[in-house]
Amino acid sequence: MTEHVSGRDVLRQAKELYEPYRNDVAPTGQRVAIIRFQPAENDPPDWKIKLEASKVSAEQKVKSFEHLGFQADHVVMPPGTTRAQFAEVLERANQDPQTRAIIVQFPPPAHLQPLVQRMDPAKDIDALTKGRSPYNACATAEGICRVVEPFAKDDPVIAVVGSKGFVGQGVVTTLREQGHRLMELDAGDDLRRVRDADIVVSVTGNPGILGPDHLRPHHRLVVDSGFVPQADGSVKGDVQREAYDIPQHLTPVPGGIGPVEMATLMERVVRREVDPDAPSWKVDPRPYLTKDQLTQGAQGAQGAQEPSPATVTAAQVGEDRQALGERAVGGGQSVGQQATGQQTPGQLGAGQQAAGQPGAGGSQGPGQQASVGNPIAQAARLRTGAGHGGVGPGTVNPTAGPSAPIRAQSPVPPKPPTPGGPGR
Ligand SMILES: Nc1nc(=O)c2c([nH]1)NC[C@@H]1CN(c3ccc(C(=O)N[C@@H](CCC(=O)O)C(=O)O)cc3)C=[N+]21
Repeated sequence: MTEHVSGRDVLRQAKELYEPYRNDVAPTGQRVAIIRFQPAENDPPDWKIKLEASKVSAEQKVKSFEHLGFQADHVVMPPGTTRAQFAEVLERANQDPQTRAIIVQFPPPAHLQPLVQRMDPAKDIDALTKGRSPYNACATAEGICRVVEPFAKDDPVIAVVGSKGFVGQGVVTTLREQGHRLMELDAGDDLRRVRDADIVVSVTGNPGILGPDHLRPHHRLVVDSGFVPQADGSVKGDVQREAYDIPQHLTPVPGGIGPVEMATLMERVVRREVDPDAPSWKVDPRPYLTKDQLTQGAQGAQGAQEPSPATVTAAQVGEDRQALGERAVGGGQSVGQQATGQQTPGQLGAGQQAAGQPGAGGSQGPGQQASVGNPIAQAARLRTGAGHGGVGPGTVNPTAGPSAPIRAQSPVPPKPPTPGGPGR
């Protein structure tokens, strides 16, 4: 079973952790400014969609800061806002001593974008002023890296899809600082390369750019940071629904990284304004299997396992997954291409030849799975079978340290602790 890493649980945890600070904050009248832009009636649909995401997220931020006792100034700039008008709003927020933090929701209209750099860097809690904010990365990037961290104790390869984007850069910088091995992918790259990674972080905002062609059961964690509102009121992430059951863990959209970002912003503001030692929210991962362990499992080492009802269920899930893995879809989209199903043949050559073959790094193609029984079911059994007395999926535990990665045959050698902790 794919475990969903619940961002909602993270946010709930953060709200509990920081609730006590509200009594200190509220009487001070401190404020946070959240500035966003409204589209014009006749703006292109994709621009409107981006500003809709920006609106949803601004509203979440308002709620989060108000929960902490701050007054949230939600400033909505109408279509046709001039440079002078935007500059004035920023300047007022910069000058007001009660306004402790400022967030400009992205994307601003192109002609206003340079002005964002006029924000007082000391109030820049989302790292929008390049290199001058007190933070090295935006709150989304920090949140992502802190979700990744407990899954990355054994030096896994982490693919970052959309590595050159605003959030992607923050993720790359942070994970590199922590000494992780990275695979950076962006527009024009063959995204099937993610099959050779252990963890996949996708931050493109291209709905459905990753599908059954890219994701594999050995992926212990897939982080989906896409958030694209649809006309029917639903939301799409970077990962196709058809691939949701393939990896071992996944952050869903909605309910994943969005709420994690809110938890991160709350923590930043509380630490800055109230208590530098305020506790951190944490994710406590369920067990997972490494690529090697999956391969070993596939070679029949599980014969001794007692069948149990749970095993049967796991095997059935595994078979579903296998079927998904075998679906012949014309994937292999590169970042930057819209997920319309169109492809540029030149960008796909190598990837398409490799399709269905085990990757050089040991990733399993469907053919290999079929030839050795059902390793995915084995994997599911290993991860979820008897002996795992932990709490339910996606549970977060503020006090638990990093949990032992697995309880399979060969323990994962622990990675030396990285200094400084995640994301800061
Ligand atoms: N300077 C800046 N920083 C951002 O972080 C930023 C931005 N600009 N511009 C827009 C995008 C989009 N974004 C979201 C954050 C949270 C949710 C979120 O909380 N979503 C909930 C759903 C909330 C609902 O549906 O009401 C969820 O995923 O479960 C969504 C989208 C941040 N962005």
